[in-house]
Amino acid sequence: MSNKITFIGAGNMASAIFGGLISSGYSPSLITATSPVQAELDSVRQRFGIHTSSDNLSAAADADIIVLAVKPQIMQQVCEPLAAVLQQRSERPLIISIAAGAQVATLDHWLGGRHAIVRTMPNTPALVGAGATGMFASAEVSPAQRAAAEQLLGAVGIVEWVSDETLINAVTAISGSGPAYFFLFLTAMTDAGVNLGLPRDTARRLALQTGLGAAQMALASEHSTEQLMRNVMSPKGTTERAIATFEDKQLRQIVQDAMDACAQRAEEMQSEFGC
Ligand SMILES: NC(=O)C1=CN([C@@H]2O[C@H](COP(=O)(O)OP(=O)(O)OC[C@H]3O[C@@H](n4cnc5c(N)ncnc54)[C@H](OP(=O)(O)O)[C@@H]3O)[C@@H](O)[C@H]2O)C=CC1
Ligand SMILES: O=C(O)[C@@H]1CCC=N1
Repeated sequence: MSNKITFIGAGNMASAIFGGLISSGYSPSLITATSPVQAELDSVRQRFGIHTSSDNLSAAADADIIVLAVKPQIMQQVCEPLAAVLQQRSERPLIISIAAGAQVATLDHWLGGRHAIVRTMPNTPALVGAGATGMFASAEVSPAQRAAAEQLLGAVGIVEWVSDETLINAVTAISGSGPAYFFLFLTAMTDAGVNLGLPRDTARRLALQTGLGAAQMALASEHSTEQLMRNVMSPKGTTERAIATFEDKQLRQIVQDAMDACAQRAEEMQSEFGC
């Protein structure tokens, strides 16, 4: 892929994607990121060697792909000025949104209409090539544009298409926000290990490697994660006691409640920010 890609917004998620893209071999000279904050532009230029600009309109003028990577609450004020630039172009760029709670029809309206838009929900492990992205394509997206979007996000992790746009909120609840759940769990495991007497560094390394190992093992296995859990639980052994504690305290219901709250928030954001 040798598309010129402009990221509108150069924050956490955008830099995770273009950082991962560059690590996968994509040329930094094909990437531009914009931000109103000069310090942020200096930082990403130094770290990644990409082009930077504080002018969204000129950065969007000749891009093949425009990635909308600003917060949902400012999406409207960022998109509306872009409409004039995009409407003038003979060849329309592919628009990729990564914003939570921003619907394709609303983005299209703000951008002046009739755009090919892929709405995605990536996650920050994209930075290390281990991202997970859910994607939905609007009717205007051509097969070639669909392939280009898949190639872009596929360079930084796995990609799963959903056929119904509302499912993007479910993707947000599982993988968009999901890294934070695992970071919480890893922090809690590390703290508990320290409380049991381990040095913090040792507890951290053991917790992280265990998380990595469990995920890698599950990906390589033909068994369900439920079965893999049972395989660790020797009868009357230590794991059985730990899992019984999680089950007594309703961990599964806690996870369901948290993910329901996450998806609900994504829906609320659609009306709160007019998205
Ligand atoms: N963080 C995550 O894990 C994930 C985030 N997302 C989505 O990604 C989007 C960005 O989130 P995130 O990266 O966390 O947020 P950040 O605040 O880190 O990034 C947004 C960036 O946009 C910049 N910005 C503000 N105004 C403009 C403007 N007018 N033109 C160009 N850039 C502008 C901000 O600058 P300033 O610092 O001055 O505000 C900031 O650098 C959101 O829509 C979010 O829903 C999706 C999946 C996961
Ligand atoms: O918390 C958020 O709103 C964003 C979207 C998914 C992850 N971070």
